[in-house]
Amino acid sequence: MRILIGTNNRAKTKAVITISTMYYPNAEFENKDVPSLVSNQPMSDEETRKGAINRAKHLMLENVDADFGVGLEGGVKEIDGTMYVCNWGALVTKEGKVFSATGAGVPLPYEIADQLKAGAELGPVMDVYTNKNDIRHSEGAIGIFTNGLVSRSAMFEHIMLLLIGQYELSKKLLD
Ligand SMILES: O=P(O)(O)OP(=O)(O)OP(=O)(O)OC[C@H]1O[C@@H](n2cnc3c(O)ncnc32)[C@H](O)[C@@H]1O
Ligand SMILES: [Mg+2]
Repeated sequence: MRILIGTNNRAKTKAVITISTMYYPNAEFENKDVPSLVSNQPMSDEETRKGAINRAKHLMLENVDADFGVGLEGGVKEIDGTMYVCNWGALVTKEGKVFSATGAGVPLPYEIADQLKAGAELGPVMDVYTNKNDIRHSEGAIGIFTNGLVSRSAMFEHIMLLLIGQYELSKKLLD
């Protein structure tokens, strides 16, 4: 099993490797920095989902000797005046099948939402807010606003389960 990962982000990579090796113990992984073709800070479910799918598709365009490619994308969306982080994942197989899944979201404080609406990116805004570096590679905003209960990688692990589950079901249905 050979799996491509469409990012160099450590929280995302950890999630892909942790869940994939549970099901495919001998899996080999390769990270590739692929374009999401959406804004650096996606502002809706639609845009965030598209970023995840674009990343995964791009991986499989360039490399056909992998079983599948995974794209994970973080964004935000506003519902009834509250801004939530939103998260999406996509798995594209070597045959070109596309699976997608959405993950957990939590509300962001208004002071952070206002900065994003003014054009800032969540990653750097969170670093200033927490006075830490590169939060997006570790606990992420979701970890900070859940008091450490759900880290960014744990959230993406759940998305990976949703993706691999759909992928395995599709293989079973073909048998
Ligand atoms: O290298 P890539 O894969 O692009 O990883 P990223 O951390 O930039 O992640 P995304 O592009 O998927 O996320 C879009 C933006 O939102 C930020 N972001 C999303 N979720 C976050 C989180 O939980 N904590 C901190 N920043 C987050 C992220 O840093 C970007 O500025
Ligand atoms: Mg990014």
